[in-house]
Amino acid sequence: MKEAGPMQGLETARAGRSVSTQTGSMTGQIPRLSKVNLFTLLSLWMERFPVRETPSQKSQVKRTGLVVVKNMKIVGLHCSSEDLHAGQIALVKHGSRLKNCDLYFSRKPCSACLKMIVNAGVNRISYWPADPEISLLTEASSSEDAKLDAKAAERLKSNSRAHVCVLLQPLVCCMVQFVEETSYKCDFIQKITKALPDANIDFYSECKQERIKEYEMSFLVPNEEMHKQILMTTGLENLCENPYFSNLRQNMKDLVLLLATVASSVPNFKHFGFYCSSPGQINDIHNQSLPQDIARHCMVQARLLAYRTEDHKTGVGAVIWAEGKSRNCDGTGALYFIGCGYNAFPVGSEYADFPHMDDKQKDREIRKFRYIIHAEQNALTFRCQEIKPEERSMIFVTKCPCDECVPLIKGAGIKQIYAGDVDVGKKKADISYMRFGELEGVSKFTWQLTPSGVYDLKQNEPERRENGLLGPVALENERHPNKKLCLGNR
Ligand SMILES: O=c1ccn([C@H]2C[C@H](O)[C@@H](COP(=O)(O)OP(=O)(O)OP(=O)(O)O)O2)c(=O)[nH]1
Repeated sequence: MKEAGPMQGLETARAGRSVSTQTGSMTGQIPRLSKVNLFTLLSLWMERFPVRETPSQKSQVKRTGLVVVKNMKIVGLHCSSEDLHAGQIALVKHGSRLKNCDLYFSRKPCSACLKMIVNAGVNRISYWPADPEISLLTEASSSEDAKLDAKAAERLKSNSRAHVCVLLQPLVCCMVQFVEETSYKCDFIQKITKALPDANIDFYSECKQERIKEYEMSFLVPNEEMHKQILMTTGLENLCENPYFSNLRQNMKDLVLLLATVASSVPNFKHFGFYCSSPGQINDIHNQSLPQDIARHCMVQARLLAYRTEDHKTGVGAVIWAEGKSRNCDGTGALYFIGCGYNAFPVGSEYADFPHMDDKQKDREIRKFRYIIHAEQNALTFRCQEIKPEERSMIFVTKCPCDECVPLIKGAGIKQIYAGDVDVGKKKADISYMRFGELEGVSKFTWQLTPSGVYDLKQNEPERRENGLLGPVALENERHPNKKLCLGNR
C-alpha cells in the first residue's frame, strides 16, 4: 500500500521498511521500536527521574528505574527512593497484583527485592546487564557484601519460577538514524532554532553530546574486562564470549544513544519550557505547572512511546500522571503513573485490516482517520488507575490534542495538558485541531520561551516563573509552518 501525498525526507524511513518487514516487527513505513526495547528504555529513563533528595555519597546502592508490565501494557513506572529500592516499591504499590507481571529493571535487583518479587509470582524479570543495583563498580569496604548479594540473587534466580533474564533486542535497521532525524526535526528543537536565530545553531548537537556522555557513564561499563567481570558475577557468563559479548555491548550502546537522542529533543535550553498561555488560569493549585525538569521528563516518556506508532506517517505518544496528596515512597515523589499509549489501529487488528492513507488521498473511504486510535485514547482506555477529581492529573502528548481527544481529556477529569501546539487551530479534511485553543477548565502548557527569556522578567518575580505562567504577549502567535514534533513527518 502506498501512501498518497508528499513524502519528503522519508528516504531513511523507507530504507528501514524492507528490513523491518523481514523481521516482522513493522506494520508500515517507518522503523519501529520493539515493545521489549521500549520497556527497557523507559526503565533506564525512570532511573533518571528528577529527584529532590541528595543521594548519600557512601551508598553502594544505585538508583534503579522500573517498568511494571501486565499483558504487555505498562501498569507502573517507578524509581527507587532514598528509603526504598525499586523492587520494594513495586511490592508496596502493586502487592499481589504483581502476579504474572513482567518487570523491567534498569539494574539487576538485589536479593532483598528479588526474593519478594519472585514470591509475588511475577512472570519475568528483565534487567539491564551493566552495574547491578548493589554496585560492583564502586570501591567500598562492603564489596564483599556486594558479591554475597550477587550470589544470593543467582540462587534465587535459579530456583525461581520467574524467568530472570536480559531482554535486549537489536534495533531494527535505520532506527537510530530515524530517531536522530525526527528528534532534530521535532517541534521543541525547531521552536528554539526559530525563536533564537542567533543562537549557536549547533546547540542541539552539543546538548546531545553531553547527554550521550552522561548516559554512557550511568548505563555502560567503559572497560570491557570490567564488564565481563560483572557479567560473570551476575550469572551471565554465557554473554562473555564473542560474538555475544560484542553484540551485547553494541545493542546497549545503540539503546543508550537512542535514549540520549530522544532526551535531547526536549532540552533544558535557556528559557524554554512548558508554560501556560492563560495567566488567569494559574490561581488554583490544580493549574500550577509542574517543575520544568519533571515536565520535560514526562514528555520524553511520551516521545519514546511515539516510536511504537502504527501510523506510518505521524507518531504520537501520550502519558498520564497524577499527583497524590502527599509524597509517597516512590522516587517519583507525590507523582504516580496512570496510563500511557500511542496511536495505533484497534488492538488485535492486522496491518491490512484498515486503510492507512492520509487526507491527501482523494478517496475518503481509504483514509486512516476513522480507524486509528489516538495516543490519548489508548492512554485513557488502558489506564491502570482511576483519575481522581480532587487530585492534579496531567497528560503529556507529543502533538496537539485533536478535537476528538480534547473533550475526552476534559471529560476524564484531567486537569492539565502538556503538549506540542503544532497544528493548533487547523481544520483538515478528516481531523481538526480547533478545540485545543478554546479549551477551558483544563490548563494547557505548551513549549515556549519563559517571560524571563523574552521580556526580561524582573528577578523579584520568582513565583511567576515557578508557576510557569507566560507573560502578557505570549509567543503563542508563533505558528509553525514546520509542523511536526511527531515522527515521520519531515
Ligand atoms: O490528538 C491526537 C491527534 C492525532 N493523533 C494521531 C492520529 C493519527 O494517527 C495522526 C494524525 O496526525 P495528523 O493530523 O498530523 O495527520 P497526518 O495525516 O498524519 O499528517 P498531515 O498533517 O500531513 O495531514 O495523529 C493522535 O494520536 N492524537
